[in-house]
Amino acid sequence: MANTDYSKNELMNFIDQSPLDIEICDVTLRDGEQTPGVAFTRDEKIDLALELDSIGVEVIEAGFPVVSTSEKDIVKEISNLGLDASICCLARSVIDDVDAAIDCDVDIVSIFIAMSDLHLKFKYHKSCADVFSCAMGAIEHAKDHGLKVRFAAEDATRTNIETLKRAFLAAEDYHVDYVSIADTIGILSPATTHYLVSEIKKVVHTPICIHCHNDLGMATANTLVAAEAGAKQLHTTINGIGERAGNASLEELLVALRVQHGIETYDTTKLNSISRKLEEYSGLPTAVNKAVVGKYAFTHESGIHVMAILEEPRTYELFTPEMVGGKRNLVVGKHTGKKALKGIVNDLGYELDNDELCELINKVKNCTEVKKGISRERLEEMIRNVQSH
Ligand SMILES: CC(=O)SCCNC(=O)CCNC(=O)[C@H](O)C(C)(C)COP(=O)(O)OP(=O)(O)OC[C@H]1O[C@@H](n2cnc3c(N)ncnc32)[C@H](O)[C@@H]1OP(=O)(O)O
Ligand SMILES: O=C(O)CCC(=O)C(=O)O
Repeated sequence: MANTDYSKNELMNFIDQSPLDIEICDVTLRDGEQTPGVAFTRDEKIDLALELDSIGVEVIEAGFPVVSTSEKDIVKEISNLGLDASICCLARSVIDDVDAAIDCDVDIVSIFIAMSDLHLKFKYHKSCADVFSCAMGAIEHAKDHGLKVRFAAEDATRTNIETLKRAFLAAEDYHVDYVSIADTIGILSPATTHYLVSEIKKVVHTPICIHCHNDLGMATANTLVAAEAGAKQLHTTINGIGERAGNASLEELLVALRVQHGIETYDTTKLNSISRKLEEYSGLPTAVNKAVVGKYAFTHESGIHVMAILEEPRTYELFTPEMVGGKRNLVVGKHTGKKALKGIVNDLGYELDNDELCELINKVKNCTEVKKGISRERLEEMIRNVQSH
């Protein structure tokens, strides 16, 4: 049966692409919480973890246990909720951090280290060999305690590529379960993401993770391209929150995976409600034009669009509001046309003849010259007004 929830990008049929082998690791509770001013409560973190699990996210990064005692307690509590998702937490390349992860009963510990010249010189004041040996020590310790390990190269995208390959290969000798390419400062483009993941994949046989930041507004696109180049684990945050300009957004990525690759394993109908919760818990309003979950993602005013939508919404909507738990909203304003207005008026339960409709559209156009947008109540008042003439 033809799919009616969304238009699949048929151009993908012309691209030589094997089916994607991916999983999502949502990092809202860790990198998302690093957004300035954001600190989730225990209840909020648990609620978000439950929601992420119900969407079908495979891995939830629950926090960074050494940050505080309560952070550690919450990570441990989330680990023991019995979720389907695997629970992961962050650790520096420090034995105490790994011990904290072990105490939290997580499935996966993400042990990170930066090996770029800038970070070695200005952050650690150490040689690459020194920090690297700290990382391998921490990995060995975690593995000895039965944890799955992600070895994350922070600032990987400004690290010499040969150094990166050597580090990942050495980590592979310790049987790490994932290696992570972190685009910590968001420098990647789709082309360079594809190149970097492909280069790493030529030599490293451990599943690759991609962790993209949004400094150039390309985090979601880069994450998708990384998956197309063979990355397994894709990092996201709800509403794309995270350090500075944020991370790849969960809702954008899940819908892109569906439209571009037909991946329908995630329950996208929950995306709007999780997004609203995130707004409330973080105190960060989402831009009205944010893809998928923005207030205007399914709001239409232009006459030519609305007249077509009234007949078939797919004319101007890539996917249905229902697919992502949203709602369509047809509004009147400066750009309203007669056919659109007639449809909206009828939907409100009114019938106007042609003269009344012409009078109403003139009123709408005049009114929006001075005041942007017309509320539903105001519109109904205007309809009754033209009817009474
Ligand atoms: C790219 C990322 O997102 S990385 C994660 C960023 N997240 C955070 O920073 C979480 C919030 N941070 C915190 O609460 C604190 O910084 C803590 C608890 C992590 C550490 O606190 P403190 O003990 O007070 O250390 P402080 O923050 O002053 O310095 C960090 C230390 O960790 C070291 N460090 C940083 N990253 C790493 C690493 N990957 N591996 C080993 N050591 C590291 C630094 O070099 C510094 O060491 P130094 O004390 O010998 O100079
Ligand atoms: O790659 C990872 O798993 C995490 C690294 C990270 O948070 C970053 O560098 O921004």
